[in-house]
Amino acid sequence: MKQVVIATKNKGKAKDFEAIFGPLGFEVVTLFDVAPDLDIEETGTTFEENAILKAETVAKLLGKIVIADDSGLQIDALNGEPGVYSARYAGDHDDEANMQKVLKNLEGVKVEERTARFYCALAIAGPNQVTTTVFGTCEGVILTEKRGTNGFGYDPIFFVPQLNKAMAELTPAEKGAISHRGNAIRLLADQLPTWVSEVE
Ligand SMILES: O=c1[nH]c(=O)c2ncn([C@@H]3O[C@H](COP(=O)(O)OP(=O)(O)OP(=O)(O)O)[C@@H](O)[C@H]3O)c2[nH]1
Ligand SMILES: [Mg+2]
Repeated sequence: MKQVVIATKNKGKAKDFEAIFGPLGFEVVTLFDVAPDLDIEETGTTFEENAILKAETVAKLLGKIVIADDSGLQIDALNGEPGVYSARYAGDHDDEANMQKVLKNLEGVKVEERTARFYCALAIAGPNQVTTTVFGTCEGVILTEKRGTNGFGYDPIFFVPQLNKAMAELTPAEKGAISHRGNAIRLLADQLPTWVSEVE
């Protein structure tokens, strides 16, 4: 099976990638498999910058084609926060603290003003390739309390109107069909066979 390296240490993201790349015939490999001690400081100010930084760092290190994902939640009533700082909004990768901070900051905000979107930038980089980026979004509404136990991050407080469910109430396949990450991966997947064959 062809492998695709994802420069991530987020197990929730890795599952999202597996749900989409698996059926396309690719095995997903993460930093836990190829560079467990590597910590990349995300110094970019945009999702795109951070995705490129992560993909190019790992592509250079491994001499392989690598995909990186930088993503987050943009809440309109909070001027786009937590944005690129989504993973470390209240505590570093503390999903519960991050959600509680969002809920607190939105206290008293009416449902029609709780609009938000997930944004995902994917970068694909290789030792001899020009790095390419693609983007995906998913529109939703921030709930007043958590619903569902699937997914990761802010999924329990992100309501998806088109499915009338919270993101955390969706199966991995259902999430992949409508999510920011799924939408971006599908754009990338169109190009992936060419990229993969270049290194084989
Ligand atoms: O509910 C969610 N469902 C999603 O589908 C989703 N996608 C992103 N996020 C949030 O945005 C951060 C990304 O930050 P991020 O791109 O730096 O990733 P990360 O630090 O978690 O892992 P890595 O890939 O950098 O190793 C994550 O931690 C989450 O808080 C999501 N939340
Ligand atoms: Mg990160």
